Amino acid sequence: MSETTATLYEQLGGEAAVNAAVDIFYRKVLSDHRINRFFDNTDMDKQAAKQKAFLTMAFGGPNNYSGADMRQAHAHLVKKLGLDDSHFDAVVENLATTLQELHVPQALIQQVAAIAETTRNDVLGR
Ligand code: HEM
Repeated sequence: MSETTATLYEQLGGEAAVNAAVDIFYRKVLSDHRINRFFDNTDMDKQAAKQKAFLTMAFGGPNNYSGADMRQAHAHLVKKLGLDDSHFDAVVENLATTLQELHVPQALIQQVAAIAETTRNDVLGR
């Protein structure tokens, strides 16, 4: 193996880290009254793949990020439920807290938050 620098996704622990974070993260989101109404019509049991896609993306992993898909996936939430910056901030906060509980170093958490930021305008449809 060559000594290349590990990607953020790898530094966080790769797929195992994503799996560990999925349950904690979504439990937090669903119990957060600032944002849980957005998930009222979402079948969370069927969400595993989407949750993994979310976190792999946030971790800078191998998923192909598509701004168009993020825009499309959240458009109805913006239009019908008024999804805005405050809700986006709450999701990022829950993500950071999840990673803190998993003892991820603060410097890596900041990198994750920065990647999440890159999706903000697409998620919020602007
Ligand atoms: C870091 C920013 C975000 C990322 C990376 C992200 C990622 C995703 C992904 C990958 C999907 C699945 C798309 C699909 O395959 O259909 C999704 C759907 C969804 N997201 Fe997000 N999201 C973000 C922010 C938010 C925020 C701020 C909210 C609301 C507070 C939200 C609520 C939802 C809901 C309700 C769905 C639809 C679930 C369903 O199909 O019922 N997301 N998101």
